[in-house]
Amino acid sequence: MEKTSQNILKKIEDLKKEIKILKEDNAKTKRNLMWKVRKLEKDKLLIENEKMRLDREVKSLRGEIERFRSPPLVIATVTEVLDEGKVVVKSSTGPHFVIGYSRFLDEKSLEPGARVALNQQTFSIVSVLPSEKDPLVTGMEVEEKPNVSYEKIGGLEEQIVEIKETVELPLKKPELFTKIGIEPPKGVLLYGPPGTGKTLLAKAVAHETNATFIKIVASEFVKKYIGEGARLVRGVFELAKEKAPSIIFIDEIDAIAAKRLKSSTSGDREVQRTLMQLLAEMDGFEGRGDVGIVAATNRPDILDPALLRPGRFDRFIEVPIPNEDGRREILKIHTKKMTLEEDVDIDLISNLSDGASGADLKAICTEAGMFAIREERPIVVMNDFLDAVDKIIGMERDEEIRKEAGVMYG
Ligand SMILES: Nc1ncnc2c1ncn2[C@@H]1O[C@H](COP(=O)(O)OP(=O)(O)OP(=O)(O)O)[C@@H](O)[C@H]1O
Repeated sequence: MEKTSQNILKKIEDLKKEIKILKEDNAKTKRNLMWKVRKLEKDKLLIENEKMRLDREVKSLRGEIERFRSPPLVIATVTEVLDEGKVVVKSSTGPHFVIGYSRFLDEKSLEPGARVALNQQTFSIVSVLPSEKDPLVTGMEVEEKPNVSYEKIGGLEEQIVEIKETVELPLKKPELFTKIGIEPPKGVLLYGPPGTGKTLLAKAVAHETNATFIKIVASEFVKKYIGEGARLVRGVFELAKEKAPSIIFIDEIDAIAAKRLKSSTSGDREVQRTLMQLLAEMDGFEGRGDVGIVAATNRPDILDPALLRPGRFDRFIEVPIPNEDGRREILKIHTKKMTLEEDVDIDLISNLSDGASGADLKAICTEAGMFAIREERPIVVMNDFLDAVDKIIGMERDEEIRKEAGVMYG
């Protein structure tokens, strides 16, 4: 009898153990399933986002096809505005017409002198065109006192000291140079890989000196305005004097200032003329006073030595890829306004993002924020940053591989 009850008790014990194991297994499976569900939900969100992006692309491509299908329009100039929705225009092909215009057009913009586009068949006005500005205006970025202070630049303390001395001081205290009797540096060349803060440095000087920031991208300059380069360079310097104090920032200067090659095509000659004009402007320029010239390149090795002679770009400041401390500073700047979970470890992120430029680090912060938004979280967690580092650094790596492949096969 006693034995039977002992047996029963043992069985109960065994059953209890089995139930415990099953419960644990169950909890584990539940956790795994929950994790899988979360992952699937995340994938679903990503796919939905991708679908939205593709829908947008399809829409814009459809618009593009429509544009290609529509017949060309005739350009005309309004010469007189009549009553009842009619205007007199002189078409670019010669004759004058009295025509109507769509009621969707802004009547105020239809004043004498306005440039309009006419439908070729009905001759009605389809749209009012922007006024025919000097291409000079469209080729430049002009910003009165840009909103970038030195505090928004991370890891470039030495470069800031140098640029203060070489560009800021002559603008702020030209009398110092006159008193001592020396010429202040005329042009400063910032060199280093893309996205390391060269533009930021030039903008910060403009901010600090209340100057107008005039940026031109030399490569676009020669691409867009063939035959116009020299005239545009003159225009840039004129504008800079007009708007003084000002900083002229010439990005990608290597596009117009690469070492001269023997063979010369008409394109090369055009680039040459642009460079000659730039040199002439710099030579005839009173360095003292109110216009600072800063140029940037990531190919200092191919620059024409004529550009680097004293009195031209004779100060060089290297703007390198940030080291770990620099990366930490830059990350601090770009996460300053973000809502971060306590677990976000800036030291670890800077440690993991070896080789990243300032622009990459900014992209990592933005991407981390996007991960949080996609998951509808109001706060950014460490995992978001880890995913962002993977994505951005991964993209960089792919880009490098693509470039290498390009070099090998192209
Ligand atoms: N040192 C830095 N500190 C803070 N932000 C930086 C830094 N470097 C780059 N960034 C971020 O990256 C963006 C791009 O940098 P910037 O345009 O100054 O690079 P760049 O060196 O002029 O590049 P490029 O050679 O491609 O013109 C900046 O707007 C800024 O947000």
